[in-house]
Amino acid sequence: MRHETSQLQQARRQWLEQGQSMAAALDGRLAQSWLRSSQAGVDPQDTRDVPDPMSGSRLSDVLDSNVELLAHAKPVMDFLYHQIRGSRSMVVLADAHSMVLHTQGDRGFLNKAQRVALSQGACWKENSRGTNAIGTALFERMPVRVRGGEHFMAQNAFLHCAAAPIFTAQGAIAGVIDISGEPMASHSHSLGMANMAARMIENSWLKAAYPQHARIHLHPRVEGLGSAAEGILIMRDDGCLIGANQAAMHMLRLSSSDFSSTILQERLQHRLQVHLHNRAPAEVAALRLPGGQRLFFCVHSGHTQLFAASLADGMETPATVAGSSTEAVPSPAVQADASKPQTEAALQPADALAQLDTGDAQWRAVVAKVRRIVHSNVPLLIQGESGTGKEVLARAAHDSGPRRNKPFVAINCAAIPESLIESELFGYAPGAYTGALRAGSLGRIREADGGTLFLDEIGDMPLALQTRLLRVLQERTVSPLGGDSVKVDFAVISATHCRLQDAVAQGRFRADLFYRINGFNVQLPALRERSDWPALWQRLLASHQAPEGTQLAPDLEAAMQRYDWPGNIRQLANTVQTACALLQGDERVIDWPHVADDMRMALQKSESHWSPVERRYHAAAQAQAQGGDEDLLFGAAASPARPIKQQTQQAIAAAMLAFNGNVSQVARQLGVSRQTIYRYLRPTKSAG
Ligand SMILES: Nc1ncnc2c1ncn2[C@@H]1O[C@H](COP(=O)(O)OP(=O)(O)OP(=O)(O)O)[C@@H](O)[C@H]1O
Repeated sequence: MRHETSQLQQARRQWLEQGQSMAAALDGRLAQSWLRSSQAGVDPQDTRDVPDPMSGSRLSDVLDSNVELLAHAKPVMDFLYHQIRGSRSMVVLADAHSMVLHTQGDRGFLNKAQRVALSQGACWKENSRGTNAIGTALFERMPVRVRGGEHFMAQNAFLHCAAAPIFTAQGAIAGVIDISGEPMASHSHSLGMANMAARMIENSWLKAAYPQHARIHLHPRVEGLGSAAEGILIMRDDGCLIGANQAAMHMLRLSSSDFSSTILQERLQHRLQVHLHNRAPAEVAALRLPGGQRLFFCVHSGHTQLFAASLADGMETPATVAGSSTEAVPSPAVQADASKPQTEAALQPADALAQLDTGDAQWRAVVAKVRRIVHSNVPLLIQGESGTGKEVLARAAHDSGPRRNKPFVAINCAAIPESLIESELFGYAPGAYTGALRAGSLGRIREADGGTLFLDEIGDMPLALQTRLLRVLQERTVSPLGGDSVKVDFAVISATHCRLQDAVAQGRFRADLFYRINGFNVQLPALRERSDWPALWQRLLASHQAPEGTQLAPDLEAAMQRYDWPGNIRQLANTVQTACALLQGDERVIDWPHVADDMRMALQKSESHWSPVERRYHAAAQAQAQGGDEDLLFGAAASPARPIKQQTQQAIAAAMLAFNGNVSQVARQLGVSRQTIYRYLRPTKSAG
């Protein structure tokens, strides 16, 4: 290393003094970059202070236009920084124009880096800062490492950097992620780490950007599915490719001209619809590319109507898929749907699932989706905030399916102490250990035999247990402590309040287990997103035996309708329960005195925390309700059953339409910053 450094220094001296080429001392790509830097007029010996980084509203504008990149990059940067913490290094995210958007690093090193403006708002374009990892990786469109004296400008020679570009779903450059540190901190893995981080950002972004579309995950090895190296393709309803990550582009030799023109089924030479038919989108199958390469893949059908549409086309569902180990499990319910058109009422039997439909469109869609799979063995994953009714839905799915007369066994995966996991879940043979029951114990999993195993809070399951559970799910056998393995048969429903994809990306959740439990997933809306608040309220009143004709005082009702309900239906149910208990004698109106103190404070506080734009919206909506002039910006119909934040969001979206998507104009009209507008336009996080 010292030898290399002195060689480089000597070459640099000869280059400066005698104009000799650097080609012998530098890797070919870097030598080219030096040539470009020199031709661009960058002064290698420049010792002047670098220009101040961009700040204020100009920086805000750049950050605004990279909102999505930042959102998907930040968790990955946290993860990456965690790996290099304390090694006098930093992680840098820059946009497609080499502008630094975000940095994360050791304080001492961040200060040092700031002296050469390796900080937020600074530009590291190759043609102004000479050869450097950020600018050169963006120019080359590939990962680049630039160590010490390989930097064109002498002032940057204290840096050792590795950067990898981040691509959009259509193969354009979105930005770059870089690891920079002192020479001591630099090691051969940093380029690989930066590259992996770029892939993780792309994958997270790609999956979030197309929730409605079918996604095909590919890898030459089955274990590669779910890893940062997997290929991902996005398919439109008509089978056309509309997005891909870099890994998939390399595997299938795709170019940007393939987007919106390539029919994936033809390119892969495989009937993909079969897998969409198959109701088990995460089941792994294999295909062979025309060149002979074998790829393993699984299909996630997204929220697309593809599945229903192709059934309506009358396509056959084969029992097995050529070249794959996947067995299609035709659902009796689905076959009935496909064979004859039915009215909506006929498709909604009065089963336990139907009981849950209280009129909200999002919830109704969830129920309809779940109904499609209750007759198959496809593992269901239910995601949603705490208290949104995940367990209630799981029970209803069980009660509406063929296993309804068998046990429903719920396990809270986060609550079992490590020391009890083994015996609690897997059971033990008679006399397996001192203190064990003489008759032994079946264990929770065997208790579910024939029925449904509900794995609640699966995202919080310890890693050791994940490995054991995966084996049980794969082999469908349980090995009790001190006993022989026993076959078990059960349907699996899992639930979590966190984003399992993130947990997988952060290494907290096994990717293979994720694919195993995520046969079909539904996202439950938060209560604040539901429009059936009054119906739910009535139902809860009835379940708490409130006297006939019990009503809500209008003022309290208005406050409740505007409230955010962070505890969702659980919090609403508790409120109803308390109110019913506090109603006295022949009282028939629930009012503020019937509300617990903490709840009353929360209801009142939520109004005092309205933002200025929410207050403006509320005033405009009230004026509108009283027959006053309708404010142009708040043209969206007022919907008092929704929380104020959502109503404001809706109105801002309407304003965006009115102003042809011009954020600056909307912001000006409302008298708020563009960032405020972006904040309201961002989809509300409903999980985790
Ligand atoms: N549709 C509904 N009608 C009446 N009560 C409901 C409904 N959905 C949920 N609840 C009530 O809300 C509470 C929370 O429901 P549940 O336990 O299913 O939520 P969860 O999402 O599983 O919560 P957590 O994530 O905290 O486990 C329960 O008391 C349940 O009875």
